[in-house]
Amino acid sequence: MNAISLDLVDMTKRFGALTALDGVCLSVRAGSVHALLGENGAGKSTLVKCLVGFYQPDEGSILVDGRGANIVTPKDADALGIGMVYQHFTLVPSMTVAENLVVSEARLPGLIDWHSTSERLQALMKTMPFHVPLNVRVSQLSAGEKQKAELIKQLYLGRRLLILDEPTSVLTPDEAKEVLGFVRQLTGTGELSAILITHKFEEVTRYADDATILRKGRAVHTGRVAEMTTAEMAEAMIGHALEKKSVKARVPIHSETLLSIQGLSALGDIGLPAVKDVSLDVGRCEIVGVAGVSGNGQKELVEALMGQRDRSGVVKVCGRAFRGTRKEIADLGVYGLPQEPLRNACVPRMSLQENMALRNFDRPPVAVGQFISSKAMAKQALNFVQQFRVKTTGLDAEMTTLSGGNVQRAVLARELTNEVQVLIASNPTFGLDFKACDETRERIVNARNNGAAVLLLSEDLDELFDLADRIVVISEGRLVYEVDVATADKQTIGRHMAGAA
Ligand SMILES: Nc1ncnc2c1ncn2[C@@H]1O[C@H](COP(=O)(O)OP(=O)(O)OP(=O)(O)O)[C@@H](O)[C@H]1O
Repeated sequence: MNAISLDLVDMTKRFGALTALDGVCLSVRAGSVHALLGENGAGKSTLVKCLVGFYQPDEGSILVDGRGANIVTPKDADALGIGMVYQHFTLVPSMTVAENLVVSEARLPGLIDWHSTSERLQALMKTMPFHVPLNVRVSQLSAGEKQKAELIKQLYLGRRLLILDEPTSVLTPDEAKEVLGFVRQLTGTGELSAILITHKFEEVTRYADDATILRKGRAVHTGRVAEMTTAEMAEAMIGHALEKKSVKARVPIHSETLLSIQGLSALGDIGLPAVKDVSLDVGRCEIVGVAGVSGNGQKELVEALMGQRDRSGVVKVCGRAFRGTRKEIADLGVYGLPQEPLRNACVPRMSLQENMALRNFDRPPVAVGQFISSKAMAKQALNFVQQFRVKTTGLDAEMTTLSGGNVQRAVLARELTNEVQVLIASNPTFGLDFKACDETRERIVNARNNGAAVLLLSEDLDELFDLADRIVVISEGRLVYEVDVATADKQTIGRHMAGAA
């Protein structure tokens, strides 16, 4: 068996006064998929970063196949056959898949024999259940292909235990099935062991053998997935019984158009058309969902709308031209929840409270004359932190030290607390735990009910069906289909998403 077993014994990791991992024990059986669950900030990333030599635990030990292992740097993890597939891509975009695979090797020969390397890679590809073109630049691959290439890279490197950190967040449901199904197949044949970090219970029940649930840095529950219900998992995550969800009634859609987009076009990063003649109106108290496979112009559409990308066409908010200047955003009440909020909505090296003031640092009460009132800024941040349950070591904590889900909450707090006329949300629940997902969805519906026009871009069709009043499909930069949610069906939308209708 190539797969290895792994035991973490009493692992503790502190960041200053915060104990991110508190005496965690975890056993991954050789040839199994072990799910790691926990609320945002529970310690999942910290745990796996200790495993791949990115962090050094303060206490505890790691056993590989029953023997003590000293993982001090990522190279040590590499030598033991431990690798990781991240939520976001790590391949070099300007190189081909084949080049990426070859340069990922720890030891490269002085001269690469491309003929024999290419044969070796072709042979490896034949063992894969899916196809990824080896000689195409990574930048030209779809999100699904990129994630498959990441997985192939790890297998090429001969991994014996693979950590998958929310690997399906950017994949369509079918791609997610392909990727996780393949991992399951490899563990089943004893080729690989896997640790799967996910917020999706369905992935746990479908693909994992065992699960460990972390809460506030402690392993509070562990066992066979077959012997747990999803309600038990959820309750272990939050530490108390689940409350019954009540579905908010929707106020009727208003005939007044708040967001009007006419003939919007924009180029992508490599200078080719990415948004093509998009026209769409969103009314007051309406959520229009934009469905699409990632990489079909969604990112460029949002950037063009918010004035962050050159564009042609006309965008109006409340009947007034909107180019995305700071003044227009404030005057017209346009807010955004972008994807990858740490990168796209924050200044990572600034503190949490400063990031929370990015919208209003130049207006009272945060601004007092020419100056920023640190007291008012702290008061605002404290209010946001309490209301949106942002977990942080303090208001002064650098944004980069917050867990992914808590960055998301912080941005939500900043963007959704003011009077919103137009909300542009891009995969707003990406990376959030189930409770935070529910809260975020409720806040979006509340913004709608309070009079906002919401443009919701999501790769999660279930989310669109739950929230949207109307769905449009974007494919290759064009809106190719539109349907009222009441009469929509997922197969038809899926066909349009795939460009096959
Ligand atoms: N480098 C760091 N410095 C200070 N605190 C940190 C650092 N990295 C993580 N933390 C803190 O440790 C705690 C655990 O964070 P971690 O990223 O492990 O959570 P997580 O379970 O992966 O969350 P998510 O689901 O949101 O990704 C959080 O409170 C986080 O703010």
